[in-house]
Parts: sequence; structure tokens; C-alpha cells
Amino acid sequence: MELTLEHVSKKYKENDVVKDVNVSLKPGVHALLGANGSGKTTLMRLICGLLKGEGSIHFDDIDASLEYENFASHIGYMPQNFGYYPHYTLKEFLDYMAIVKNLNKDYSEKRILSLVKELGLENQLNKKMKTLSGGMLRRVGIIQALLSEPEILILDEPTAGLDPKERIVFRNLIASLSQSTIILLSTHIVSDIESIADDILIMKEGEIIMHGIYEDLIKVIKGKVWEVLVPKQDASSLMKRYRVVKNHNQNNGVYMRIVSDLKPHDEAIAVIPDLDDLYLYYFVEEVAYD
Ligand SMILES: Nc1ncnc2c1ncn2[C@@H]1O[C@H](COP(=O)(O)OP(=O)(O)OP(=O)(O)O)[C@@H](O)[C@H]1O
Repeated sequence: MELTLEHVSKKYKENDVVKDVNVSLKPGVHALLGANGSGKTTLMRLICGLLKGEGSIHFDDIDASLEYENFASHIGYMPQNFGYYPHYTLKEFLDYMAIVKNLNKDYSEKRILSLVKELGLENQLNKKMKTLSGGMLRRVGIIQALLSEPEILILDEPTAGLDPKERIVFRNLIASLSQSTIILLSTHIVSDIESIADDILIMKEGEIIMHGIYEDLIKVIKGKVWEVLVPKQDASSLMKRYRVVKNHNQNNGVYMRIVSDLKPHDEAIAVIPDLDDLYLYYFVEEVAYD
């Protein structure tokens, strides 16, 4: 089972929002990491066929441009914000989504009940959509994407606005699906990725600049992440000159974690990088020495 994108691109006027994306995704959790505006939502909408662009998209031998309905029947999509009728109850909304997805009534009744239980919304079924909290609406978004048991699940910022308990429920659900589903989820929450992603696609200015497993991506910045304890008076000049991942005031100075090609301070020692460091390395410009 494979989702393949070849030369996928999208322009808005002269603006290249998605640039020549070539990736092949098998079952598992693929995290799409990028700054605001890097093109993640556009790429996801292209995959779902909600936008037209250049290039080709296949699910196994189904060509999305030739057999769109067949292709789309394999996809569940959770957008960042989905439209709903505020006066519908949750049950009415999910029934409506099941009809839109052309699901059999007996099947959808059972599926809705099992999903609302799994996501802790069974007591909300008779509540109006407009009364649900932001975190509950995110969970409703996940449920509607899962209604048809899709083989491809496209989730745009699924954990935004979830509280820590909801995040754990979500991570467990994703983990349980990942053996049999191709899951592409976008986020800029680095800790989510560390706990659930099998591999990571880093998107910058419309391009997938890196794609690989965590351990391999991290190798790129080996020897470029530093920790140092500096006197308080030195901290602000380091803050101005370097990409600082963390800084904590301590009794004897300021502890800093810095991402830099060059050793930022005589006392700095190189440490093992993590994804926060990688993110900063690619998405925050280092200020040049003057
Ligand atoms: N309909 C549109 N017309 C013109 N430009 C657009 C349109 N939709 C998106 N863009 C531009 O395309 C770029 C990528 O937007 P996109 O929403 O795909 O980014 P993103 O990585 O999903 O960002 P975020 O994390 O903020 O959701 C942005 O510069 C955005 O302004």
C-alpha cells in the first residue's frame, strides 16, 4: 500500500507555494513539519483533490487525476477548521457526514458509536455542535475523517488546541491505526512528532527539504548543538547572536542551549541534538556577527 506524489507543485499567481514534491508514503505515521506558511495545508489539499495543481498522485495503481472518486474513497481528511451547522447535534452532524461519504446506515451507526466512545465523546452525542469546546471539535474532526476506515488519513494540525489528556488519547488512537493506514499529519508541535511519527518530512518554502527517520535527520546537526552556563551579563549578547533553544536563569548564571555551526562560547560543550534544535536550525535565521 503506497501513496506516491511525483512532481507535485502549486502556484498562486507567480508564488510557488508547493514546489516539485516527490515522496512515497507507506503505512505508518508521517509527520509534516514546517513553519507557518511553508505550504503544508496546500500540499494536503492537493493530495485530497481539493485543489488542482501540477504533477501526479497515485494510491497504488489508482491515478487520482483519472479516477478521482475511487481515489477519494480511500482518503479521510481532517482540515484545520471544518464547517458544520451549529444547530446540529453531534449525532446529527456525524450522521450527515456518513451520508456525504455514502456509508451504509447500519455500518455508520456502529462506527459512530465506537469512535465517539474511543474519543470520549459518547456523552456529547445529543449536544449541539455550537456548544462543544475547541478540543471536542478537534476530536469530532478526527472522528469524521475516520468514519469510512480510510487507508490514507490526512490530518492538518490535529493536536492544536488539545489538552494533555486529549493529546494522549489522540496519540494512542494514531498508534493503533498506524500499522494499516498511511497517516500524514502536519504540525509545528515538535513534541508530538517525537512521540508518534515513524518518519518526518520537513517543509520549507514549499519544498520538502528533508525526509527521513528522526535519528537520521538529527545527524545533520550533530556537533552544532551546544550547552553553556554563562554569567548573566553575557546572556543577552548570546541571545542576540545565536539561535537559542532554551535559556534558564540559575543561581550561578544563565544556562543556555544554542544551535550554531560554530562553537558559540569558550565554555560551551556539544550535546546530543533533538528535534527542537533541528527545527530552529532550519527555521530561524542565525544573526551574523557584525
Ligand atoms: N488561496 C490562496 N491564494 C493565494 N495564496 C495562498 C492561498 N492559500 C495559501 N496561500 C499562500 O500559500 C502559502 C502556504 O500556505 P499554507 O496554508 O499551505 O501554509 P501552512 O504551512 O499550512 O501554514 P500554517 O501552518 O499557518 O497553516 C502561504 O504563503 C499562503 O499565504
